[in-house]
Amino acid sequence: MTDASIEAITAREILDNRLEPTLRVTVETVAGTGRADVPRGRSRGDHEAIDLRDGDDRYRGRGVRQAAANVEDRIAPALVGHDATAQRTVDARLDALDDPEDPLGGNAITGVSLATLRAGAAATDQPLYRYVGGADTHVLPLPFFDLIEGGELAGGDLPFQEHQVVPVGADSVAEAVRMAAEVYYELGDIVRAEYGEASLNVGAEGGYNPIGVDDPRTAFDLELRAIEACGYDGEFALAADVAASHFYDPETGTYALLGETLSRAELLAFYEELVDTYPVVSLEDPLDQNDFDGYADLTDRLDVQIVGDDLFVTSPERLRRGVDRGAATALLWKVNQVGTVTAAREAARLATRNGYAVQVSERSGQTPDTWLADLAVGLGAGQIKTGVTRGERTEQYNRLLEIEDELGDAATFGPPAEGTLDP
Ligand SMILES: O=C(O)[C@@H](CO)OP(=O)(O)O
Ligand SMILES: [Mg+2]
Repeated sequence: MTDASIEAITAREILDNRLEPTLRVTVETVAGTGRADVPRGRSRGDHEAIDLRDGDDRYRGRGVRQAAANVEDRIAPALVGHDATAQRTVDARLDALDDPEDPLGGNAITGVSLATLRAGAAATDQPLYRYVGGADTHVLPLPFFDLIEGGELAGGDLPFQEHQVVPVGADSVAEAVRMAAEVYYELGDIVRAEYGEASLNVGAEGGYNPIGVDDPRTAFDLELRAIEACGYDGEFALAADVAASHFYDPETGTYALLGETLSRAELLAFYEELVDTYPVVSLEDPLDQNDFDGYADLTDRLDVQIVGDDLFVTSPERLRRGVDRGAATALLWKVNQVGTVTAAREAARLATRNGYAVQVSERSGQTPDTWLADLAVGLGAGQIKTGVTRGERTEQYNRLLEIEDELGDAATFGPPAEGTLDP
């Protein structure tokens, strides 16, 4: 028997990939220590948990340092002595401690919850993915590579946030990463030749930013040309994170796209054409984050995966609303959207029970901490999006490759439900 009792919890402000402050939490137990960095989105959903953060409009001046102080002054005294392997109890305690009048901060809660998970793994001497997934852990996720960026995450003119290539023909993470890397280099040559050197500047997640390209169809054409040039015709599908809330006008209920003002019906017709013309298998956030009815309609009409990110914000309650109406077919899974590991796992379970796929996701603000890769495997999600280049992204791939090696012949690759992403 090891002793996983929590002895101390500390927190400090650190920097993420954008040189912006975020939180690092350490949970010490008698038998082992866990540490976790909290990521942070830029194109966040309105219904996400709210961080305490410097410069945040809603909590200006209170900041990440306040979140760190909350961890040490308010959370630590309440959790010391608790068993770090009793994750649900710890998370319930965190929820109970939170005070809407004087919030602990979503970042404080997520940091403590994740560091506790890590401490539990360390105290029981297991890799994090196995601690989360148990003895049957074996599913490695199929990565979605965001090769061309737009929207809030890049400086260019593309309205969609991510134009992803999905190596559906790969049979391991190692092969998927190698194939995607070849397409990434080839695409780099194409955009440099046609849109100039500056097009090689990358967005928040390492995807290109072709200067002057303002139509998602052009981005898909470029990706398809690179895929073909590499001889991978048919081995890749395409996908997008539209992040449509960012070009939606709630006053008029319309979408500003490609120089036009589109009604919801017109936008749905645009997606139908897109899916008919391109090998698109997955669309994330195609409509405004509050339009459950529109999602239900789109889900009926399109035979591709529809992923809810800002729509669900990893919240079991919002996902329940989606399930009841038949809105979307997949949950984008981001722990810090909802707060605790327990709430996020509850959302993943609810998704799976109702035939929804789960796609584990990074945030645009990240550190090289790799709990994300471990959790993707531990959940058996079968899908991950974690950007392309930049160290905080490639570290996730490095960790997935390491886990794939560790699991050896026991590993399987890609979505557990057959047909989820068939091109
Ligand atoms: O919309 C998204 O899916 C993400 C990450 O790719 O953006 P952010 O982390 O900025 O919310
Ligand atoms: Mg998104």
